[in-house]
Amino acid sequence: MLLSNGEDQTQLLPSETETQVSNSDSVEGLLLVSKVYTDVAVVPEQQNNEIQHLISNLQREVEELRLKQRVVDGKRRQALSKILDIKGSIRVFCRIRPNLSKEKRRNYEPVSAESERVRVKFGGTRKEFAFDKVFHQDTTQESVFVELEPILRSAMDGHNVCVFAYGQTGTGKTFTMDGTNEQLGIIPRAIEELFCQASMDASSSFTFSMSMLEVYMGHVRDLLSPRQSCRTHEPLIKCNLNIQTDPKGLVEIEGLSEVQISESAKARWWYNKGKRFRSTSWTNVNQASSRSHCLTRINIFRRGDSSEAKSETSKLWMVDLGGSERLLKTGARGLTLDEGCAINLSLSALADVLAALKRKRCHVPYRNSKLTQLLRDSLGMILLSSLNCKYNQLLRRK
Ligand SMILES: Nc1ncnc2c1ncn2[C@@H]1O[C@H](COP(=O)(O)OP(=O)(O)OP(=O)(O)O)[C@@H](O)[C@H]1O
Repeated sequence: MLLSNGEDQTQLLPSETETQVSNSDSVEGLLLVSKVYTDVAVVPEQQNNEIQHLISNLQREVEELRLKQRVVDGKRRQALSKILDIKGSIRVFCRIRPNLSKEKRRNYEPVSAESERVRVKFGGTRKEFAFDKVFHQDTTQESVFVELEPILRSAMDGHNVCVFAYGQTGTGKTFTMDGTNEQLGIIPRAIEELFCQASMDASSSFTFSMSMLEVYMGHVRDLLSPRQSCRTHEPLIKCNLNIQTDPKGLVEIEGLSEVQISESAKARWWYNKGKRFRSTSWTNVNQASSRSHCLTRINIFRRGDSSEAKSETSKLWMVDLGGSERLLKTGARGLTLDEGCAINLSLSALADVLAALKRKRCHVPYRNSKLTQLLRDSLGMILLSSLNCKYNQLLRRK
């Protein structure tokens, strides 16, 4: 439709708009209308050329800015890698759980806690432990998560990353990793953050997929499997997935469900579905004690925006480990006792692997447990462990 001037244009307006322009503001109204109905075809040729020129200038500027952003992104990645190298590929944090009102006895209460060390008293002696950072009793879930953000960025930059919570039963591992509806933990926050960072990154495009599994009594169970009956009453063999390592050392789990996640709400839906099938039961120490190690994996597929850019895949593992247990104290019997023993065994295998990695040993005993086999290609790069205070064997003693 071609329109030449404002006066004619008012006849073509919808009736509601006509009413608006017929009042005392009609002159302003007409100006507005003429803008709305202007067709580019009536722009004189000279102006048209100017506009085309402006557009191509802007396109050039956008291209230049993209190039600059790519350079800045490259530098940022290098800087982040350096920072993580300096800080160490394995970082250990301690989170001190507040005493719960229902608890009668105060075990291993910290005598004092500073920003990087904790002194605890037990068995008549005082012991001191050092960490990369200590989160005090009143630390919020958000503050814990903020410490992890560079690690997530590193996962998005193409590194395999593993974050896990380790500690005695009842010390708040599930609270830290999963949280509650009011106080979201690391996993739901990380899911949100990944999508947020992906939407802000103009130089790459990202897609994500998700898997969830548990290591229960030495068997690997798919928590997102459509066969939701993968529970204790099912023969375990059905839920015992095989772990394969390819010649490059990359780990793959045969038959594990992997769901595409296009938005954070969908990811949260799958996560909530998966965690419902995790094995938990009552013990003397924790009413809803995890009886397995629960692993959430997000595969990150990244593609740069230049034509020669290769696509990269990385993994972010978020692991809520089963609690190390003093079997007498938990009052475990029968199956619960067997579960506790299996958890303790695999945790000690994990401690061996971490010790070997930390000391840069040439032999790392990954094969000693399913847990360490699963995390084999993600432990070497960055491992961050969130601990909950009470004594435990991963602490570095001073
Ligand atoms: N920082 C915290 N603030 C408030 N409550 C907490 C905190 N950490 C843990 N809790 C509470 O302590 C109890 C035990 O925590 P949780 O179940 O997370 O322990 P866990 O280490 O995962 O135990 P398990 O190894 O037996 O599964 C829960 O009721 C939880 O809500």
